[in-house]
Amino acid sequence: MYHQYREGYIEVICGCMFAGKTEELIRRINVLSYAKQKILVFKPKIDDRYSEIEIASHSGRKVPCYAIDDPEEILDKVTDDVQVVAIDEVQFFDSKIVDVCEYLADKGVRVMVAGLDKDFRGEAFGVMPELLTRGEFVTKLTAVCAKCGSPATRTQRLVDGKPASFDDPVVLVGAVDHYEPRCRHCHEVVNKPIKIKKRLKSSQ
Ligand SMILES: Nc1ncnc2c1ncn2[C@@H]1O[C@H](COP(=O)(O)OP(=O)(O)O)[C@@H](O)[C@H]1O
Ligand SMILES: Cc1cn([C@H]2C[C@H](O)[C@@H](COP(=O)(O)O)O2)c(=O)[nH]c1=O
Ligand SMILES: [Zn+2]
Repeated sequence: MYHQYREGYIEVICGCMFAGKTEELIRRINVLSYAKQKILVFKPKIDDRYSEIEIASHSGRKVPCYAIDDPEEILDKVTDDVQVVAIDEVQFFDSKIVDVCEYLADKGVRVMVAGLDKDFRGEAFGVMPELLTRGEFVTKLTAVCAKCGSPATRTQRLVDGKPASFDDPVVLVGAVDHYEPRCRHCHEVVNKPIKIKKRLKSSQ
């Protein structure tokens, strides 16, 4: 027999660029605002592409937010009446964001985060593996591959129209100026180390 429904959990929305992560976050925020839930929205200050004071999708949808540097600033803003915390571009925060999300979820807040699971090299992006492990609910979205039209799961970085190199810095804020979504087969990374070489038939 259950006695009480327990509030508080972490939802993670992930995928490549242009997959609709921000649109999905905004959709969830809007639905909850009809339910008169008290929601606070955050993003890292570094994301100043479309707006400094809103989370913004590539299609132009926007919601006001606090732009912060340090994840602990979230705790300063979340008062006892806040039921939902939404965080966009969560991949840019340092590891403190994991403790902040866990703390809030433990105390009954619904925490919704959206971020890139992979960087332009196809490697795990910063804190995302930790958040994906700890989150109760995970939504993985895809875009449309800009080359072949298949579901896109990766983000292609282009420098002067050419694929970026594995050794380039991971963080480069941008949109269509530097990036396009691609599928596994069309995704290109210059100098990407090959981790497993196919075994020769004779050695099997
Ligand atoms: N190749 C593409 N595949 C899917 N959506 C695209 C593509 N290029 C542009 N878009 C636009 O991007 C929107 C998703 O934007 P957004 O929610 O900001 O994505 P994300 O946060 O995952 O980068 C789509 O609704 C569409 O209008
Ligand atoms: C792949 C990749 C992306 N970025 C940056 C580029 C954008 O500013 C954001 C992702 O925004 P979106 O809402 O998911 O479209 O991240 C980066 O810095 N490094 C990368 O490898
Ligand atoms: Zn493709």
